[in-house]
Amino acid sequence: MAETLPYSWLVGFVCFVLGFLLLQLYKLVWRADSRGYRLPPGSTGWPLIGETISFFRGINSTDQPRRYIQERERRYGEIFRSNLFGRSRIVVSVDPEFNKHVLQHEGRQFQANYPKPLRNLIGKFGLLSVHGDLQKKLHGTAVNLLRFERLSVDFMEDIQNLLHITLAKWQAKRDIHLQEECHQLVLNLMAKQLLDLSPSKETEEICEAFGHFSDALLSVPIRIPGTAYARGFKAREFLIKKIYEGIEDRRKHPQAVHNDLLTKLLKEDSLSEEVIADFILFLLFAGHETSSRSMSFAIKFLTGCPRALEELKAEHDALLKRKGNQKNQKLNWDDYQSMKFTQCVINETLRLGNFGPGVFREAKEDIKTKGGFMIPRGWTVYVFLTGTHLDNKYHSSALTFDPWRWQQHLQDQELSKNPSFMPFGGGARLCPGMHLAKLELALFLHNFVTKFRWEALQHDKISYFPFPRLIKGLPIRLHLRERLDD
Ligand code: HEM
Repeated sequence: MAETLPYSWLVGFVCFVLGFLLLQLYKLVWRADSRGYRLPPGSTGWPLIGETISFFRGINSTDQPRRYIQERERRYGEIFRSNLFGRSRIVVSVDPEFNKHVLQHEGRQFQANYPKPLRNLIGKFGLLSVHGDLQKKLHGTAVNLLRFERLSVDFMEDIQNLLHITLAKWQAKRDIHLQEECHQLVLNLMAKQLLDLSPSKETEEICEAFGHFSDALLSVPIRIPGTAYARGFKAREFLIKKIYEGIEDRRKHPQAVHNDLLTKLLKEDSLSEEVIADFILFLLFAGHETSSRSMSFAIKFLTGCPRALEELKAEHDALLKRKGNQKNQKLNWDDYQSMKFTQCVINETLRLGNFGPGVFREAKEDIKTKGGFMIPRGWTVYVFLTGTHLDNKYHSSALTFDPWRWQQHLQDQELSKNPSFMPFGGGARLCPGMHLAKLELALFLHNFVTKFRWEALQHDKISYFPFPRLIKGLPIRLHLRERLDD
């Protein structure tokens, strides 16, 4: 022991010196990177991992998801420098006006810049991988396919048919994990809308592959056999193959009627099959997890706020009564537009749920910010939408579910001008699926609250890590409402 002590001291000392030198070197490189600019204030955290762990630990805290932001905001302000997600040259912004500016200047001062592992999976033509003219063209195609007026014709019927079938299955099961069930429901919806696939063995296989694909997007990006990331690439190959089969089938049998987005895309002669395949896969990805989470979160929030649930039920019961109170009565576009309180519930669910937590941009030129700081060209700006949506400064009692706060601001145009509420992003990449997502959620809520009463089987909590989810998956027991006043 007496002999080993000096040796272990020596090893400890060498490690300490090496660690210290590495830290200094890292700081030097980091500073040199700034090219002498007056950078926004902030801190680098640990070498390599930077502040990533503090960031995730912060947003994972159920009662204080803004903790990481709050601490930095107090020290540095709403725009600060950090070292996150393996990026040492990153600025985080929770400043609503600056966020709006960043989003509105896409393609000019800024450009989408998502992590490479994600871009590899969504493919080189996945919308978040493309820039410039191709992005404009594909974005325009998506907007056109999913625009407001088209939804009433192309989507309402399918969504309601699938909801009626699915809710009948839930009724038979009685005890369900709502998050998982909504996941499956939206996958079936997307399979129908994109590829005209009805629930079947093939759809199940597609759904399973898509599950692996989504998991890979959230996994550690190490591509060796057996890892979630590697499984994601296999799933991608399978899904792309299925889309190609769909394309071939439509080309071989042009007389067959398919009311889906793939058929509509094939009519746009200027898009190659490779682009179409990545485009469809990206829509599946972008429209799935976000929409399905919004459904289970809405039910979670309503369960915890009986007054809001009563008001929502009253709106939908009245609607059903106006329509003659028939079972599985289909709603039309006017019915949808008449759901005023439902729109408040949807906005509040989007604000608290943060299904698109933030967006990545790269500065294409040096950008001046408040206080005379400079974000150098090539740096990443992380527009952290969650940080603004949960900020008491912009939304009083921000962690409380309060749908009534939206009653004054229902007009969409007024909402779209509000930079402290941007659940669908903004500017040239404003989510083209926003109207579809809201329609799906409204129709889901209508069917769910008019058909069921329910009780939570366990207390559940929200985690925003790595993406918003309910930790226990929202286990509930369903009871059929025999009559509307039930
Ligand atoms: C609650 C539901 C949804 C939320 C919160 C949401 C959120 C977002 C956000 C924040 C962006 C901007 C990304 C950026 O600027 O970098 C985006 C983009 C996009 N979303 Fe959604 N989304 C939802 C549903 C959908 C649906 C249902 C679809 C389509 C089926 C869809 C398709 C897209 C596409 C294609 C883009 C890329 C646009 C581009 O880069 O040009 N989204 N979404």
